[in-house]
Amino acid sequence: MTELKSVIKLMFIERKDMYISVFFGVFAGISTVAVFAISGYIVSKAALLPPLYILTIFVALLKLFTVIRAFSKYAERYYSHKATFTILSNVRTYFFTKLEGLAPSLFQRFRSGDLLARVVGDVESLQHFFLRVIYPPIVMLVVFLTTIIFTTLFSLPVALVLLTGLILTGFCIPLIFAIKQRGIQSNIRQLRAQLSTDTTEFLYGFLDLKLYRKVPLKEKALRRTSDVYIGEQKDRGKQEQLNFAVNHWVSLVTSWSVLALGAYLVSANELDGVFLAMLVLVSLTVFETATPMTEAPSYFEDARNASTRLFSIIDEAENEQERKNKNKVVDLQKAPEIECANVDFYFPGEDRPTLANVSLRLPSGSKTAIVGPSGCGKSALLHLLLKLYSPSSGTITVQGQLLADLDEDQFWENISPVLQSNHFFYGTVRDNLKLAGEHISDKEMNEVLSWVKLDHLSLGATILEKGANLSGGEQQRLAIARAILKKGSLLFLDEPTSSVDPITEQRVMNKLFTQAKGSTVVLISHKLTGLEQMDQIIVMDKGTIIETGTYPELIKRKGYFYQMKQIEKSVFL
Ligand SMILES: Nc1ncnc2c1ncn2[C@@H]1O[C@H](COP(=O)(O)OP(=O)(O)OP(=O)(O)O)[C@@H](O)[C@H]1O
Repeated sequence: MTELKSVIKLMFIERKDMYISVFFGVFAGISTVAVFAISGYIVSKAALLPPLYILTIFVALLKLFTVIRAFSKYAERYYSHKATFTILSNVRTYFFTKLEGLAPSLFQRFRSGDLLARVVGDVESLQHFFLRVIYPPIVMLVVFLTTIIFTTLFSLPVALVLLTGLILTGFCIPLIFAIKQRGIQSNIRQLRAQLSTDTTEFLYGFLDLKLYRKVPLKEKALRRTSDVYIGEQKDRGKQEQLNFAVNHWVSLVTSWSVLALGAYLVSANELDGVFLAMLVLVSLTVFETATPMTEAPSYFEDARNASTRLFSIIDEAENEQERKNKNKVVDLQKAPEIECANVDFYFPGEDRPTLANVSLRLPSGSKTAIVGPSGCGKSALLHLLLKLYSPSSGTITVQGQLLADLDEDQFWENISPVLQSNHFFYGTVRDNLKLAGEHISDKEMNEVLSWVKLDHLSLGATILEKGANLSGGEQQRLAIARAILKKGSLLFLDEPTSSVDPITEQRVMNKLFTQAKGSTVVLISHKLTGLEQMDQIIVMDKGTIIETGTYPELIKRKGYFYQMKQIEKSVFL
């Protein structure tokens, strides 16, 4: 139950509807029993030809309870569903807020299909927790106890038979099935997550699988997982049906026992015969409230597993959030100065340092290039400067303030990023550019599109998911356009034109630098041409900085940068 503590807490945030639905549920249950009790009594009493007014009173009572029953059932359905949707919305909001705190290291820890299964499937499973797990036993208990107390007024032995039926159908049988259900439920959740993960990967990598002719192999594996999943679902269905059948059988045996016992008590003159039909009908009706208990074990297990999976992410998010919940602000209207001092960095779960003892200074309004062989840690350093990761040791300061203490939203508000891979959403060119700011006019957007040589794209043109209908170079230029429109005082560029032809690249970069005049710019580049205009060049190798200086200084030094430049020249000559 500890796994469900957090769900219960969320459930009780808005409890009014829950209480009202339980109230009406109890009322509906009791009035159903009353309707059948009165009917049974009228049938028997009528046979004894009583005065008409007695029958009239009971018929009126019967009608009254029928109306109360109909109204209570409606109110119970209305409020229980309202409560369910409120709980669902609270769980969803809570989960998403926590999840946000885990970005960007989320995909380091979870595969996207698994995340999707948690975000959609697990969250939705929790909506049943109140309606199918908490609500039925409460209503059943109150209705049964009221009925049993009412029955004791006529016969204690009959009341005891009903109590035995309650214990069996309400507790013992569901408990036995809950224990049996445990293994199955946990497998179903895991298999569903695996199926979601495999399907997502299959779709993402479809083209490569097709080209490498591995589609049938993957399909086979997917079908295997799917078959096992379907098999487990069938087992679950069988268990539920068996539970239902056993429960129903026990309730019928109880009613027959009431009839047999009642008949014996009547013949022994210990019970007035006029009440026998009433007691039998009461026993038949009261078990209706125990019927939802047949589903409760599987819903309980489902909610328990979903909660464990969801809150295991959230526990991590809570630690992360603590780290991120800093609210210092610095004035970033003017391009800031950034300094790194003795920064080490390990990716989560990695023993190998990605950055070691990195110290650098990016003066306000300066233009810095970071170069070095592939895998030397350039992007990792940029991610630290972007506050997407935190240094494992050492400090990064912005205008003298620790980056770790800065309010993320305010910091990111002032950054124009072009990363190695940029996401484009399904929509229009305009929609994707408006990510930089809702207020940006069409005129401004068209102007920037022409700067990055994308004048052939109209603002209303459709962009497919992940920019699938744009070439690699077009995607990069659209990302640059978005960054220019954002007008951040910090410009972080990670190989922004690696897929663009040299002539267009030169034009785009010139425009970009003209626009970024006054901003603090960091440019990661594999190409060493055009770096003459940078204020400083940082050369990295194996996670450390090995050279720093201006272009002429580094050439004069004849060190690593100079050698790279010679190699580049010989390759392109
Ligand atoms: N998410 C990650 N988890 C663990 N290690 C990672 C992760 N991302 C990158 N690395 C490793 O960190 C090192 C530095 O990677 P980084 O992307 O910073 O290199 P880079 O210099 O930008 O390379 P490139 O020029 O090829 O983009 C690499 O050895 C890489 O394998």
